[in-house]
Amino acid sequence: MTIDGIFSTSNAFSNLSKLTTKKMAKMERFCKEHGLVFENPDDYCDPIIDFQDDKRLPLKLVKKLAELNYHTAKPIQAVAIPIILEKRDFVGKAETGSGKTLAFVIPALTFMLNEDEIETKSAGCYPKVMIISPTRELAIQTNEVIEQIGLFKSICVYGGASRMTQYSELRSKKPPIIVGTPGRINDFLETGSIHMSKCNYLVLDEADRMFDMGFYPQIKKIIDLCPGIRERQTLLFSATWVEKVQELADPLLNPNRSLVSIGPLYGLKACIDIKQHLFHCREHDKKKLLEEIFREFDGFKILVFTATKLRAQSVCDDFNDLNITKCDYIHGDVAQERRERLIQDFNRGRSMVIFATDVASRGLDIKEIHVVVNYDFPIDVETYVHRIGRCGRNGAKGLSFTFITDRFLENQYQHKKLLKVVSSSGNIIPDNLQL
Ligand SMILES: Nc1ncnc2c1ncn2[C@@H]1O[C@H](COP(=O)(O)OP(=O)(O)OP(=O)(O)O)[C@@H](O)[C@H]1O
Repeated sequence: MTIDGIFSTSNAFSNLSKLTTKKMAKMERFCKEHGLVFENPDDYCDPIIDFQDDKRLPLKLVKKLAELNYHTAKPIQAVAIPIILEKRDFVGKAETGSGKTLAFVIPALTFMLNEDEIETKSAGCYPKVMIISPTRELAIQTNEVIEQIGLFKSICVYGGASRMTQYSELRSKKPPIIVGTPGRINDFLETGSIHMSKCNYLVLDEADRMFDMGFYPQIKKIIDLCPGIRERQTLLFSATWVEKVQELADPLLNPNRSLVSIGPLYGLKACIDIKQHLFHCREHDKKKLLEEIFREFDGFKILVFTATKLRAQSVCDDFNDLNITKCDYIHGDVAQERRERLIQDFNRGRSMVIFATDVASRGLDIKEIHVVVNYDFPIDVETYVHRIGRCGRNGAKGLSFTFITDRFLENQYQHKKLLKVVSSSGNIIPDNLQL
């Protein structure tokens, strides 16, 4: 569409009336350069480039961002922040490790700083902002980002940790921001420890996962307690997004919602900084292959995904017996305290090899993971994209190795999808895996 064409299609919600021709051209160039796709080009905005030069962001926030070394906006932040600041609902799809967290945290803090006063005198806990994550570790991580910026109180509520401690924190701090996992949030809603009537900023991080059958009813319960669709802002983010999920999401979103993606709106795309390797092998070859990887990448951080909890534990034990490198494992049945300690150790480089189930596949931003291994192929290619996305984050280079057995190849649909994802980011498909 030409610039003139875009102007002629502007609608009541459009930002276009505010954009000069020069700014429109700048936006078109920006989209081209970063592979940004707007479902509706009427949503074009004036992108944020440098945080400190942008008058839309409060000085207090910009200073904090600079202290934390955040100076230039990542492409998804550049467009998500201005659109969200226009009070629009937003769906943002951008590759793993591309900075989606700050894309929803910065506008939340901006709104709160622009408010006259944050009410803390009410009897109960009435958050203004709620961020829902599918896993405990991701919720903790997002809460840490907010705490690091440090402008407002936030509390993280999640299962596996003391309900009493979280409850007393909610009572005493009455935080304006709550980050949490669906189950524990619902627990606190049911007991009246959290009230949603003032929550007009709701984020579903890893939104496609949130619409899985298991999570959907819990999410729906939370949303039903929020102010109505026109009063609240609902923001959805993920690295993977399909049309079917958008159909589930639409009833929860204002009709003027904006959908922006880096890369195709609904297609699957892995981060291009990850070099992906596929190995066609037999089940009993896997240990030998992994041993080779451990020897080759000795001293690097490696994350190995398995299909089940038992397997994470047993393969980890087998490798500890081999004494090549010290390994740990994490899965849903590991005590929460230990899970948190392990992630911390992995982050700090005290642990270098972790076996994990998909409890670690989404959102975790662990420093310097160099290699991801799919010892077992995950349930679908979306999960594959998230798993390998634990490396190659924020511009770093990463490597992934995926073991593929004949059993996976029986599923032609997933096989085809995988080959498309791998080849579209310039990686080579071995002959024995070609369709
Ligand atoms: N503007 C910025 N400048 C510098 N670093 C940034 C900026 N924004 C984010 N980062 C860093 O990029 C890394 C990845 O960000 P983040 O975890 O938000 O990615 P993500 O897109 O949510 O990934 P995933 O899809 O895996 O959840 C983090 O370490 C974060 O600190």
